[in-house]
Amino acid sequence: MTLEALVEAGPVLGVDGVSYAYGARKVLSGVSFAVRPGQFHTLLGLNGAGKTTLISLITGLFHTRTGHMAVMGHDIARTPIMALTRLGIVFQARTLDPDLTVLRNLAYHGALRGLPPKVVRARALDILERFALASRRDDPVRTLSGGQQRRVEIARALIHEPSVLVLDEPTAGLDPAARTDIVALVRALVAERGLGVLWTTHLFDEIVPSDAVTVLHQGRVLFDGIAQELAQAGSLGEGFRRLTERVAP
Ligand SMILES: Nc1ncnc2c1ncn2[C@@H]1O[C@H](COP(=O)(O)OP(=O)(O)OP(=O)(O)O)[C@@H](O)[C@H]1O
Repeated sequence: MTLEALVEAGPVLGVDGVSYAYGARKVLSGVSFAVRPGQFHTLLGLNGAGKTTLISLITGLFHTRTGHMAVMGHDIARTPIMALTRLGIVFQARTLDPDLTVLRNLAYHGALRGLPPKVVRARALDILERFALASRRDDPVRTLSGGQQRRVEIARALIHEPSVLVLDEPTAGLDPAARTDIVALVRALVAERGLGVLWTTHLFDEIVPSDAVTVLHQGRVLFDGIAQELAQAGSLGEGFRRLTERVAP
């Protein structure tokens, strides 16, 4: 499918009126936004805004009866397999096996996704080359730097060629150079492959003026648009503060 055809087909990820509570504690209220193909879409919010909870709902770890979520038009609650096969996920916590080699981590994940070993190997070698990790493919993951391990996790999330990639604070704990590398790598995938990306962060410098931004604050969407509209004449940080300081804690 061409990028033009994908754009016409609608969002790669749609979130519509989603609410969630831990027991009596409501943490998401009527959250809606859409991630388009070929779009770097940021979910911007402070600690505790509800970003990880929302990702747990999108990836099927948690369930809610309020609202709908769909990947490429497939409802996550009603047709989870159709939806989740088109979704790639990089969780906030590290989930690689540190004792297995880079290639084996990818192969294991490809097998879990039901892909033939030959296909997985070819794709893995291709992605590792692109991610400047080809020379480390036979090394145990624990010998890699934090930034390299993050790149392996992103490579792993792409092995089944998803239409949308969801990353939960992927640069947390990385040094500035590794952060810049990871952001650039994912932006290149968006530009070249038409991948839709949902990138959660609380860091304004990871966002460029043309990015789509959904501001999540205390479980509610306060802004859903383009970053430069949120910044207006000032910085993105100022725009964010103007928006959130109106809300009672
Ligand atoms: N298992 C849980 N039980 C009860 N409350 C929870 C649970 N997990 C998260 N919360 C609460 O839900 C709210 C949203 O948390 P969540 O982790 O989704 O936010 P976040 O935006 O991802 O924050 P962070 O950037 O710190 O990860 C917070 O007030 C948090 O304390």
